[in-house]
Amino acid sequence: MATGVSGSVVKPAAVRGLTRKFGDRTVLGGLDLEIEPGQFVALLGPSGCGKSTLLRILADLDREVSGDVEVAVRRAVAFQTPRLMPWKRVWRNVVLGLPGRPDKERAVAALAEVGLEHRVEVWPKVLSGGEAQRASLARALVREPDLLLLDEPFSALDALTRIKAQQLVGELWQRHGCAILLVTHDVEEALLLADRVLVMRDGCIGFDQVLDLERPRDVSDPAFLALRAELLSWLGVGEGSAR
Ligand SMILES: Nc1ncnc2c1ncn2[C@@H]1O[C@H](COP(=O)(O)OP(=O)(O)OP(=O)(O)O)[C@@H](O)[C@H]1O
Repeated sequence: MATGVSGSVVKPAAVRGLTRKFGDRTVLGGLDLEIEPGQFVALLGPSGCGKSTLLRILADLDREVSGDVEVAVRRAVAFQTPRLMPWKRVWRNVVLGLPGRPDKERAVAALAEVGLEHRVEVWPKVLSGGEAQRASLARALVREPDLLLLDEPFSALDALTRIKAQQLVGELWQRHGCAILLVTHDVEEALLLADRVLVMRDGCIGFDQVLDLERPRDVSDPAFLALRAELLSWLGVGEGSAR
């Protein structure tokens, strides 16, 4: 096994032959993946196929693997739940874990970027679900990552908040230029946001396509609809079936 971090980043992530077993069960079976600098990659796949497992490995939260894993030193993660420390004010959460003295100015700038300049001093429990998730994004971005790992960050949000959060992530990505790996269950979300869509199957990447769709994406564009149908069929959901 070789895991490592690349200081001078050529690829934000380069994975070769990655295998992860839990007991007798092989969840990742020799997976290969390279992510290009600045690329927005969406990762789809049926529940339990190993998406979060892959993301945790890229985040260096799991090293019980075989294969080669090289990931940019500067990476950050935002999870499905915001995971803010309830005993620290929002701004302190944003810069938590950064080296040196807590830099309030930096935290305030990051919070302003996600529209939370009015929430700098409050405790996390005061935040709405959408605000907490934005604070979690600010905490990730303040690290100026080369690779931002997002594990279903919108799935717990109501429909309207979710649309706003998706737009925000799209804007932040364009501004920061970091590569993003977004784990999602939502085919439309993947097609609205990503440059490239992956579908996991049998412990590997089964479908891997760079999207040739103009931005902003048009959900009524025939090319968008064709890709949507193709992805749904990869996910075992036929067109016209209830989602
Ligand atoms: N720490 C663990 N110990 C044992 N099994 C685990 C562990 N973590 C994950 N698994 C198993 O690995 C498989 C893949 O889990 P993972 O969470 O990566 O799937 P997923 O594709 O992200 O699923 P979902 O879309 O439902 O979140 C599942 O069968 C899960 O039960």
